[in-house]
Amino acid sequence: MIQLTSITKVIREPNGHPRTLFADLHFRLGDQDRSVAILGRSGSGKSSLLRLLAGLDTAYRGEYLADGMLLPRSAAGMARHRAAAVGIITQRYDLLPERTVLQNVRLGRADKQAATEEALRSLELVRLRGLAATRVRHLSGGEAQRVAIARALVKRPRLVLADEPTGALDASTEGEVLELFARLQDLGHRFVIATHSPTIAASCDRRLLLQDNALAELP
Ligand SMILES: Nc1ncnc2c1ncn2[C@@H]1O[C@H](COP(=O)(O)OP(=O)(O)OP(=O)(O)O)[C@@H](O)[C@H]1O
Repeated sequence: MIQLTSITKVIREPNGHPRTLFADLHFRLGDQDRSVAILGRSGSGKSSLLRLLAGLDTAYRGEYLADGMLLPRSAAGMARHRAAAVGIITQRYDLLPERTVLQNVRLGRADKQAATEEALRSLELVRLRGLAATRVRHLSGGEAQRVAIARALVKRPRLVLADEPTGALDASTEGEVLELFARLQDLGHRFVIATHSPTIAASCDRRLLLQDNALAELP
């Protein structure tokens, strides 16, 4: 389904020195892979890899293929790919606390009626429809996380990228998020999850370790 081939990425450290983040990195997510965990120590580049998969970063060497087609490197081309196929759950959720749950989920959509219907359907999936009119600042951490998931799902993306999705949650809320992810996988969404959580890693079909600038498959 998606494939990164021979990716090399060099970043500049704050002191101006170049640092190789990825060197000849390969990644493949097949149609049969429901969920893949990306593990690795802090600073190894997990979030950077998700940004690259999301098309938010195009400053790398190598190839990114989706369904066998080479993706365009332009910002507009990657934005189209993202809009058609990718949902992103960011590490800090990036919700607007003074807006309602519904407003956060349908954010930025021009057609109000259709956008509202899609957002409500998405909230239904994460079982938060009842809180649609609630301001986000009144939510618990677990509820806010589900709003972030609903927003990522609003365009029914095949690929969902989740960056440390349960980092701020207690163990039982983490369990609820995992159940939700499993349900969403049954509906056809595929997940790539950057995580430090052994529980999440164990729940995934595959585990990849980001180490020494590349990915290695773990047993
Ligand atoms: N475009 C960039 N320019 C400069 N530095 C960058 C850039 N992108 C990432 N970095 C640096 O690359 C390193 C990897 O960051 P990243 O957030 O991807 O790691 P991570 O594995 O997700 O870490 P954590 O587990 O703590 O979230 C960090 O040192 C970060 O500051």
